[in-house]
Amino acid sequence: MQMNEPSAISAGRKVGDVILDLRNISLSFGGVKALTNISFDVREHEIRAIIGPNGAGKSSMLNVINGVYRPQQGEIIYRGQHRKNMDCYAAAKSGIARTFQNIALFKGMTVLDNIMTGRNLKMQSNFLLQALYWGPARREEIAHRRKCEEVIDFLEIQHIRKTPVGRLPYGLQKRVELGRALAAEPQILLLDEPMAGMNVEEKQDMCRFILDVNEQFGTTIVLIEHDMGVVMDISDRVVVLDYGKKIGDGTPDEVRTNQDVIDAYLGVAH
Ligand SMILES: Nc1ncnc2c1ncn2[C@@H]1O[C@H](COP(=O)(O)OP(=O)(O)OP(=O)(O)O)[C@@H](O)[C@H]1O
Repeated sequence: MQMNEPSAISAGRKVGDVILDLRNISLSFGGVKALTNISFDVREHEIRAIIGPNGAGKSSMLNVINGVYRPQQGEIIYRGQHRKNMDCYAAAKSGIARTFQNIALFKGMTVLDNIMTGRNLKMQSNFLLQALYWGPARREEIAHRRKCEEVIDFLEIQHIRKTPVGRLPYGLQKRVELGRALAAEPQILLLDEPMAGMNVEEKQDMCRFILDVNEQFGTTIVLIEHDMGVVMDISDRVVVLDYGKKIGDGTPDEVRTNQDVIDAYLGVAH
């Protein structure tokens, strides 16, 4: 992520080839089938939404993508590599970052320190050098802090950089969580209900930041969101889940007119 220099695609966003391909994914918890034979793909630089009623399997799908859950069946192809499942650490190391439905920040730590935790996997120097804050460790920490300050500028949260996160209103905490994910310079950003619980103004701000991240840095975004207006406005393609099954997949216009999707949202029994 080049915060100060123009990115290679900043002049215009181009959706690329498939970067992530999920094939026939099934996941159960005991007798509960969370996902049944789900297939869909994600193209580089696109904004891909996952929608569906409560309990449809959306969060489970994100957890499969970043290796928190291991599906019993199916295959995941990430950047051309075939896997039965992802591994959490490897996923993070290979450029998949995420935010959570319920904010997962260190409430007593400042905004800057929370965002710094997003750079942990990029730190090279060993524990002893870091503890002594000496030589390469010192130079490294300065470089990481600089990157975090760039994220802070980008998200327009300079005024709260030294504030403990627990003292911030909810909408700003969500923005800090986005900042921590951005600090990892992800290729794919997984956002689990980034606008949940926000007022209209906070939602507009968050929408703008998501679009800016996508446009300026070319970050591929997979997001779960309940606000249909937002989803239809900002997504390139939408996959729709219901009771763990895929019932729709296409552009916002295609999904909007899909009868199965309309029925699922209106609660029509088949
Ligand atoms: N760790 C788990 N253990 C047991 N069951 C689980 C677990 N995680 C998810 N489930 C079940 O899997 C199903 C899908 O849940 P999931 O949270 O993925 O749905 P969702 O679409 O994200 O719902 P929501 O919109 O309410 O967040 C639900 O029946 C849920 O109870």
